[in-house]
Amino acid sequence: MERTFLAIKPDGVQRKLVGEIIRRFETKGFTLVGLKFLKVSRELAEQHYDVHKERPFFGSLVEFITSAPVVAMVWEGDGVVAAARKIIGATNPLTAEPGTIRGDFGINIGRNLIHGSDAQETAQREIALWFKDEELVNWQPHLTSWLRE
Ligand SMILES: Nc1ncnc2c1ncn2[C@@H]1O[C@H](COP(=O)(O)OP(=O)(O)OP(=O)(O)O)[C@@H](O)[C@H]1O
Repeated sequence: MERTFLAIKPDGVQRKLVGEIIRRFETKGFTLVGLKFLKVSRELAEQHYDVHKERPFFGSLVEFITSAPVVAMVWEGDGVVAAARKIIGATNPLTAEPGTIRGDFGINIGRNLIHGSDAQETAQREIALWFKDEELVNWQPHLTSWLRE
């Protein structure tokens, strides 16, 4: 079953949007299999954003992501990687479609509320970086047969 890594960034936590954001993935029909609330270390932040290390905003991105707690999550379901990116919306909240998380709640690219893996390979790398195997729960929600054929 496909899995993705999502993290509610410090702005989402500070703005008390954790419940609202989680609700969107739950009601869509995806299954939560991992969840933790943590203050991110500089080492983890730099590893997570390694692909951006040459970009001018890398320093401020690492500062921001380590500045206050985040909610790290793993979600499971058919097509969850691409679907979660759609639910999240475009990187810049100002141009993100209304109805998406960033489109509904943000106005600034450096404060875009949530991270979502951009591909299945990235999801695997990020899940392994943020979670130990034993922190992920394998379970079948009772409503599965009402969600999919
Ligand atoms: N021009 C920029 N100025 C400031 N921050 C930026 C800029 N571009 C990207 N970022 C920050 O870096 C993060 C990673 O950028 P990326 O291009 O991977 O966007 P994304 O895949 O939509 O976001 P994420 O990886 O957080 O889900 C963005 O979410 C944003 O917080």
